[in-house]
Amino acid sequence: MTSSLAPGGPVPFDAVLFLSFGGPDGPQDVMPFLENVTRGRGIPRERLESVAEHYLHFGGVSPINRLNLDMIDALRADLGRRGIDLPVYFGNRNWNPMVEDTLAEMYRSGHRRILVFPTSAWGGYSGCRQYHEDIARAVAALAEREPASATPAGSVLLRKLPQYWSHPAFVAAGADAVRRAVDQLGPGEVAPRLVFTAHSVPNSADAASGPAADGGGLYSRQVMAASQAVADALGVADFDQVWQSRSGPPQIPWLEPDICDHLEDLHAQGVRRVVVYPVGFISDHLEVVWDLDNEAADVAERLGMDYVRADTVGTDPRFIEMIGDFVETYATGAGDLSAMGCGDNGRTCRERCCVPAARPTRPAVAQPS
Ligand SMILES: CC1=C(CCC(=O)O)c2cc3nc(cc4[nH]c(cc5[nH]c(cc1n2)c(C)c5CCC(=O)O)c(CCC(=O)O)c4C)C(CCC(=O)O)=C3C
Ligand SMILES: [Fe+2]
Repeated sequence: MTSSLAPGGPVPFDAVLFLSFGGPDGPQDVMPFLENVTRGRGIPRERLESVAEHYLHFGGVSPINRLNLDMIDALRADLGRRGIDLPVYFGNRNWNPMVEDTLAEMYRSGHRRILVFPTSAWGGYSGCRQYHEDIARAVAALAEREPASATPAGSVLLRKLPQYWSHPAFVAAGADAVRRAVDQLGPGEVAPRLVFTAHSVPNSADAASGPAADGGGLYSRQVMAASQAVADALGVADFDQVWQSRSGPPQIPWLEPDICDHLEDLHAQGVRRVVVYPVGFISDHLEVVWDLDNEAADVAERLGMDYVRADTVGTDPRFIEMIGDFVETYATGAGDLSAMGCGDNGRTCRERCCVPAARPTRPAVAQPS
């Protein structure tokens, strides 16, 4: 490398990093994984122990790693069909392969300009800013391991690709998943109630995302807009938005209602047939299979309701093609750098995205008095 790499400039990229949450690969991984996830964020010990049991129920193996590798294989095939010769690497926030290790491996293989695809579609802290933080942490760790990466001549550029919660491919793939679930439920006198779920977050975290002028709530507004778009694609006028997988101490408010409480409410209203679509996730990982296929399904069964959970988008060819389109567009250094979620080396989320709304905005230049 001879020239310095100024973030934000039009540079061609030479590799893709598929960046995800991570999950355990065996019983011995479960507690260390959960400790990495919560990193002292005040999740009660009992909650961690009960979440550990969910993982242990599946032999301590989260499906998330296999599902990510399936998506990566599909993406490689898609890039191959386009004649795009960029290798795709896999790294995670909370478990092996850790993003710090993956980036070091990429660097040693000569990669300096890396497009990062995050497995979250959303804005907000957990969905967007935390992935920027992962990138920043990996770049900092690289500077320790490979000091040349901290010099202008050897510097790396990791560019996070945009959020895709409103992308037509995400919406179309979701609508088809709901159609399949409705078919699986079979014919009935009344159409099933359509219920969308996404991961709950503390109300305070939701309030802190997005521009203060809009009142924050970026994550919950995006989730509701995505659900609305899927419902519109299906021609469904009435649907519900609910949340799942809350944790934290009970006295701290999180986005509600929870899916299980909501099924009770629907039953009380006389609803007997439900299709649940986990719009908040892109693969059928543990939060989906435990909280929806076990807990919520048990509630529905106890209440005598017909219940089908729709597939997440996963390897739907349109969804994989969307990732391929992002790579094709951004690989040359083109692509909209102001798109929400997009940013270099973990640095560029703006107040309109996942920067806390409460943060006071200061004029860039001191005002004359
Ligand atoms: C918005 C959001 C997404 C969607 C965006 C995205 O996809 O990134 C998401 C995804 C996921 N969440 C996952 C698992 C967990 N999330 C936890 C904890 C938390 N999630 C939160 C939010 C989100 N989480 C929050 C505010 C917490 C509280 C504590 C903290 O801020 O850390 C905990 C700790 C125990 C517990 O509290 O339940 C676990 C085990 C898995 C992997 C599943 C598998 O292994 O297959 C995935 C994909
Ligand atoms: Fe952001």
